[in-house]
Amino acid sequence: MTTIKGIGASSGIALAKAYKLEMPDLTVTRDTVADPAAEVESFREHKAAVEQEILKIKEKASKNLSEEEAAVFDAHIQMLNDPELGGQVEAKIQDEKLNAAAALEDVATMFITMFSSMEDAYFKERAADVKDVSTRLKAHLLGKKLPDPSSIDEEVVIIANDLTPSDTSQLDKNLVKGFATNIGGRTSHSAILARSMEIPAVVATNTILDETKDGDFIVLDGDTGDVIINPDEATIAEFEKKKKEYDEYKAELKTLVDAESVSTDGKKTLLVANIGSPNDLEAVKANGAEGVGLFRTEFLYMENDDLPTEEQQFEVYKEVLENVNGPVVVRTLDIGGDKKLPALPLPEEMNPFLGVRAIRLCLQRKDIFRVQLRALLRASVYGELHIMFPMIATLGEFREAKGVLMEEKEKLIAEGVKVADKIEVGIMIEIPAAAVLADQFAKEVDFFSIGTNDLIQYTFAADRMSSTINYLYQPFNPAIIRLVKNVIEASHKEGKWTGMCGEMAGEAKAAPLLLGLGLDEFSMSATSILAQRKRIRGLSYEECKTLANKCADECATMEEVVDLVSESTGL
Ligand SMILES: C=C(OP(=O)(O)O)C(=O)O
Ligand SMILES: [Mg+2]
Repeated sequence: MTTIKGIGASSGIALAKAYKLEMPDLTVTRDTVADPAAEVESFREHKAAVEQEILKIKEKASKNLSEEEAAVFDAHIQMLNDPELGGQVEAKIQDEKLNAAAALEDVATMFITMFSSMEDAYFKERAADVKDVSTRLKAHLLGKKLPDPSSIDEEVVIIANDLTPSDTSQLDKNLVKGFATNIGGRTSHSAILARSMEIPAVVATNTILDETKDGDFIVLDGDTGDVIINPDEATIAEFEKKKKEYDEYKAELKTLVDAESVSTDGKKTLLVANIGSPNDLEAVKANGAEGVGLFRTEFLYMENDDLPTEEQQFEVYKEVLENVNGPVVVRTLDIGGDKKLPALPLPEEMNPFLGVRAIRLCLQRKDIFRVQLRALLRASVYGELHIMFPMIATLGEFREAKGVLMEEKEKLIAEGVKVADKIEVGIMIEIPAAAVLADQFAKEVDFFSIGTNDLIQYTFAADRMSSTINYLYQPFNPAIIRLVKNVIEASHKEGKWTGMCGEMAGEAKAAPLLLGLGLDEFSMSATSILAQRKRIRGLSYEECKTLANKCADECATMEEVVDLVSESTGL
């Protein structure tokens, strides 16, 4: 039994077998073979085995896949048996006496380069097929096993170095009971997705991948960050009990689905949800969200190899607006940092979180920005749409972005398309410059939403993805409390409102502080709403106001704030 400590990233208890999601080293050495005919024969045998492997994956995955998705496997088999590809590999083995793996790598690289340089989307997709198939075949030739999450057919805990947001969104939550990773932080996007999917998760364990073997039994606690490999019976019993208690607590929270988010002395707030796609709407309803405070539209752009069209986006925004009872804040494309787009490779930068990200990219690529704005404006008549720009650092950026929005609005109206009369236009406050200058911004925007995930990262100059400096992720540092206070006060002075859509909005200890500072809207993973509502319903606004001001004005450290909140509220 080995215990490893990481950071709890998504609540809940998981008990299941380990499934390691690890890419093996597929480095190929170039060898001369003595018997090319035998090498060709062996290449053909491996090819036949890989075909069987793909057929097996297809069969297993077909339960969860659409016909179109299942067709990808047929395309892979076709590619595997493509006479041109196979023929050139065999010719290389024969003529150059090259080992099969090296011959395959040469030919596949040539095909991938050729297909990816073609304009036609069809050929670009073929490049991806060649890459997938040749990697599988190369692994086979090298005797290495590839990870294959789609073949998971029993309950598992995924063990990985890191999971990308797209890996995470593909997990089947009926079978994946939890995950634990070597790196990451509470606000890395895979952790945020895990919370929205209600998959217990622990990140930043540093060593879990090395210490675990496939099939080891794992228990993990997504609150404490404890992961135990091959626990003894007493520990398993203890975690089973914890899991039962956790499930009972969740059931109790469900009784608050229709309750108001109001303090004991009548101060009303709005508890709304962060979503990444219409798939999250079920959770929005089930958890009694009073609207959507952040729709991260970038996930829409990550799903495909091509950028989503105006029509595709329009359908998605319409679906969300029609199905949410309350305001919906849609954030325009926030790509860059840890969120990459297959359809839009960005140049490598030294510090991607400080580079061409979010609104910066949209203002450089107005062609892409305009498509999204048109889709949003057309959808605006189907609900209560608010549009929000991410990563605004200067008023100039806001004015330019709003200018493009207004141009598209006028164009649509001239085309005879209906657009809602009133659409609020606001900004994320996630860069300290904007938080400090909130009084000036408040004169021009309709609302603010504080993105603490980035605001904390940029205020402390500490990468939100880093597990080694995560002690600097300090939502309760007085520096952050003061910035939040400044933003809320500035908005209220101009008759505007302030929300918060960073992860801090859902933290237990933040409830009294944010309530006391007068935050109007708390936006968080839908699955955090009911717990936060329960806390707010137990707090007095007047008492929280005194507490929050004391924390902002008198405390010097995060520890002092945390202690003061605990003493005053028991949270
Ligand atoms: C909500 C935020 O945006 P994201 O996590 O998508 O960067 C934030 O920065 O707090
Ligand atoms: Mg952000």
